[in-house]
Amino acid sequence: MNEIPLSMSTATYHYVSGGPGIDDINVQCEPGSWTAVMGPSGAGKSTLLYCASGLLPVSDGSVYIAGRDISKMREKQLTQMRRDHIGFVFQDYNLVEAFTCLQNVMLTYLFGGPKILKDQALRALQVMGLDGFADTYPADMSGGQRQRVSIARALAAEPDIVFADEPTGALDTHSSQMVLDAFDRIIQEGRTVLMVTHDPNVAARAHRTLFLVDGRVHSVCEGYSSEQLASHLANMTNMGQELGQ
Ligand SMILES: Nc1ncnc2c1ncn2[C@@H]1O[C@H](COP(=O)(O)OP(=O)(O)OP(=O)(O)O)[C@@H](O)[C@H]1O
Repeated sequence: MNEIPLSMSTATYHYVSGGPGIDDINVQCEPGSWTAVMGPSGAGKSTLLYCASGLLPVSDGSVYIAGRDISKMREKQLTQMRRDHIGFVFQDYNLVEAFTCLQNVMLTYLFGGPKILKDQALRALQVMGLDGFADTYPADMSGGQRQRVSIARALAAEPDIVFADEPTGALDTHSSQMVLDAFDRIIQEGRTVLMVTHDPNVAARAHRTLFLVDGRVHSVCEGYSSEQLASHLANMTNMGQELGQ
């Protein structure tokens, strides 16, 4: 893929009910890049991910995925574009309780995702350390295992760009490493990751970290250690508290 996988220009979204959302976001993600998004609670991190992936329409500005302006797309085109280019890891997993793990990974096309072959799905489960869980239902799994199923589902079709909202939020250190190693392989293959995280240790594995405050990009940090990221985040959070958020 030669196009820039993701480009957001003056992208803005305000919730109808008054939530601040995001304001004037200008971000480009190159092929083979890994970007983390951090910031205080309510800073707009998930909203940024939703707008970047077309799950929410920007009210102003534009979002290009693989060189195409998704803010101008109709729902059918948008669904096609998501199937062809995007994997999304949701914060709350979004697993279908009536489906087994294998079905959850394979049947994404029922919900606008790509069609995934059984072998692909089994491989993705194996990469997430879930061999032997193909026929297990989400209800019989721990939070961390469910999260790994949702990651397997997002990675199975080898999308050009993976959006991940707190992908390691429910995971122990070992499982987190598994996920971060999988992201490492993705970027080595020239694909792209944009990930929201609260964990400076996780963000330190990315190439750069965008810090959001009050819906806007406050700073972009490259080459920061986890300690430096933690200290930067603490400053943002104090700033938010001083502003009364
Ligand atoms: N569906 C919604 N309707 C109205 N306001 C919303 C909605 N979703 C989020 N918001 C508001 O928009 C702002 C940004 O929310 P968002 O979830 O993007 O922040 P966040 O940085 O991901 O927060 P957290 O770290 O707590 O998950 C917050 O003030 C939130 O209350």
